[in-house]
Amino acid sequence: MISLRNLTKRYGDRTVVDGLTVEIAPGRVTGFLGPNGAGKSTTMRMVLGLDRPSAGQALIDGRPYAELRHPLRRVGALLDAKAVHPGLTPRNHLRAMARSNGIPVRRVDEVLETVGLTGVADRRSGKFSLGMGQRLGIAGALLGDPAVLMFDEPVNGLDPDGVRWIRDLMRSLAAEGRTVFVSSHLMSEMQATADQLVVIGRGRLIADAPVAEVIERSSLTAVRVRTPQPAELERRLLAAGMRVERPGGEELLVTGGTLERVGAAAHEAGVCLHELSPRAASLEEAYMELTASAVEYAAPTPAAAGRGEKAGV
Ligand SMILES: Nc1ncnc2c1ncn2[C@@H]1O[C@H](COP(=O)(O)OP(=O)(O)OP(=O)(O)O)[C@@H](O)[C@H]1O
Repeated sequence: MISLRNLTKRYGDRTVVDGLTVEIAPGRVTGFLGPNGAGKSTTMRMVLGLDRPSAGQALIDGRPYAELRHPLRRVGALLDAKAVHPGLTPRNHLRAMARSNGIPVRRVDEVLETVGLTGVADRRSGKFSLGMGQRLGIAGALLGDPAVLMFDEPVNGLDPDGVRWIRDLMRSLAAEGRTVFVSSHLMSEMQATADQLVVIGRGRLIADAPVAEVIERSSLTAVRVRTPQPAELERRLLAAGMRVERPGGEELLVTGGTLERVGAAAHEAGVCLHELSPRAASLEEAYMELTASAVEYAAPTPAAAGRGEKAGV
């Protein structure tokens, strides 16, 4: 469990993490999202004791990192995959980590196997590809068999095989009951991997909710209905407090109601339906909507125009 309590970081007069209070629970993958510069890395660094909070606390199982006796056995992290000395082989790098943290050296072979680096265990890591470097970083995070794992942009620059491998790994770590906290800018990937989302913008908490709820709450999530009596149904839906768009022909797009409510309204109105189906927003659409006002360096019109078109769908 990771607990952030009023966590705050200021650099000079800039507040880059602003009163974050969140519990990141075990047994699920929690995605950590936010526009560039939102404060994600700074937050993770404070959890790991690499940056000092200006106020508030970041706790691992109720304690600050600095108070953990064998930190690598409590929390594993991948923050910067290039943090390994290029002259070291994976085996030597991991052995040194194990020795300084009271971790049995046999774990080195186990984690090398888990991340698929056994075949290159004695090669110098300086020549490793980005994907191999990420795997080595993850091996280090897993070395102490910790209950809490944090990954900052783990799929950055990976090929589809690598992306899928990381997704499966996160899911299986969470299924083992561990706390998995992972930042990413790849929304489709987060939609496939995360159970819970913590979204921040300009250092502040914007959302802390299950992925399904974030999507459901989006105004772009709608119920699509087709009926030969669109005007009758529209009247009934509006009277029930739902919002209705009429793209044309038999079709209605309804927001502010569930499939069940729309079906019941059609039944009450005695209207025949040719289709009643969910139209879910993508996580990317829901995320863009959530963070629209928190984007620090927003691109001008094209993105905004894109959102406008989608809102009409
Ligand atoms: N040592 C520092 N001194 C001053 N400002 C800093 C320092 N470290 C980070 N910042 C600022 O804090 C803000 C948050 O940065 P951070 O790297 O935590 O954001 P992020 O959400 O991880 O962004 P990205 O998605 O681009 O990685 C940024 O505006 C950054 O410039």
